[in-house]
Amino acid sequence: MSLLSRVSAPPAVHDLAHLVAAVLANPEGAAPRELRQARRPVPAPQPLRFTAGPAGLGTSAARILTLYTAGSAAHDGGPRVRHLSSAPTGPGTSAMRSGRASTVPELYCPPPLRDDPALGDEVNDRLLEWARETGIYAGRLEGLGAADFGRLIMLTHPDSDDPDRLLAAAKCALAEWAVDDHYCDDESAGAAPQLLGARLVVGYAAVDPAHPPVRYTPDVERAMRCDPVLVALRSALEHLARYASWSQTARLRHEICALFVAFDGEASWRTAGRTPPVWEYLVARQFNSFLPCITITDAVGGYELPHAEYAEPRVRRAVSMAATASTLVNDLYSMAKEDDDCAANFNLPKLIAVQEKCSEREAVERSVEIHDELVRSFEAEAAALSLTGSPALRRYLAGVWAWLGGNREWHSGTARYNGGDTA
Ligand SMILES: CC(C)=CCC/C(C)=C(\C)COP(=O)(O)OP(=O)(O)O
Repeated sequence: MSLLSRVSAPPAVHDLAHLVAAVLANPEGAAPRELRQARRPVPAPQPLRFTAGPAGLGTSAARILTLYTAGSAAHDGGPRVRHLSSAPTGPGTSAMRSGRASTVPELYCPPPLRDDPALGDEVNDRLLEWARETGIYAGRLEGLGAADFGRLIMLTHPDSDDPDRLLAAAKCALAEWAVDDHYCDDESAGAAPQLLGARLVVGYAAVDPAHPPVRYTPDVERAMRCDPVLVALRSALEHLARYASWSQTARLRHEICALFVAFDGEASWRTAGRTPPVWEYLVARQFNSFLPCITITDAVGGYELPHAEYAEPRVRRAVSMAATASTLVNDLYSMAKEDDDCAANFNLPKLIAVQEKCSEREAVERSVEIHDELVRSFEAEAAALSLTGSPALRRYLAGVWAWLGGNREWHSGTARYNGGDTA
């Protein structure tokens, strides 16, 4: 029995969801029929909404995209072409309408592929216990539980229903979040911009162990054990190592390194009292993003995307765009929370409102357009790459797509951004 067929949650109904489900359920198999049929000549390709479509393979990718989203590809011997201008419909595609995130308009994003609350609860309970042991979020564990990061991981990794694998991913995500909260954003949790650079260097050594001369090893070890954030980072990577190859671990380390560089960049905006232009913010948000979570989707799913394919520039481009988009979802849903936080916070709508001199509402709508463009670009590139890549790449890209859907679903409901008193 496939993993997906054991999931009790109702199936997602986005046009692409059944393709993603097919890829995840049969990772070694040939490309789904719709994808193979997409190789046929296209009767009447429709223009995309983008002013600038994906480069290089862009045109054909755009055509493949229209086919890929067609849902019922086989009719009259040829695939049906459909405009992509309307937002997806079905469960999970409408904006959350309660709590503080109620102002987020509809986003172009798939629905979650699975929603298994019992599995999410199990991961969340075990995650909370681990947080208690490490000491992160001390005094805030109730709020941490309410934020329900276990649910985030259950929603974003539908190709694994193994609670321990999901827990490993959840620990990594929460440890990364703890760096952001305890070191960067939340002064009441210890964040101090002037200390950040030094803390991140040592923090990186918790991820990629330092090997000092022997006489200094005890000092390093002591430091690693007395800061809960370092304990959490180290412990999370250790747990993931049960499932990740060295190559997958190296990949994660790289993404965490880039995350920390971008954390530093944000701190420099704060300390210099500088507001970054939108383009610079978007560059930073590609790295200060959920990429470290997304990158391990194969390790969590129990397969491995070879490094050569992960590093291929078109794959990198596609995955990076997905990562930025997923993080813009965070910007949109966390606006109210960031207003409440102690440290100055940056997010796309606020920057657009100031720099493009428009209302906050208009800025939110422009941010949604940017998000949607990134998701559509990912969708187009992923469809094209799925035709030519290995089964592992196809599954990986489907995993990234699924990650986007789970991520939006979690953001729309978590107490962290919806009026709860949370970590
Ligand atoms: C899970 C992970 C990689 C976290 C590190 C980066 C991070 C916290 C985000 C991308 C979320 O953005 P932000 O810093 O705005 O976080 P909050 O909105 O304060 O939760």
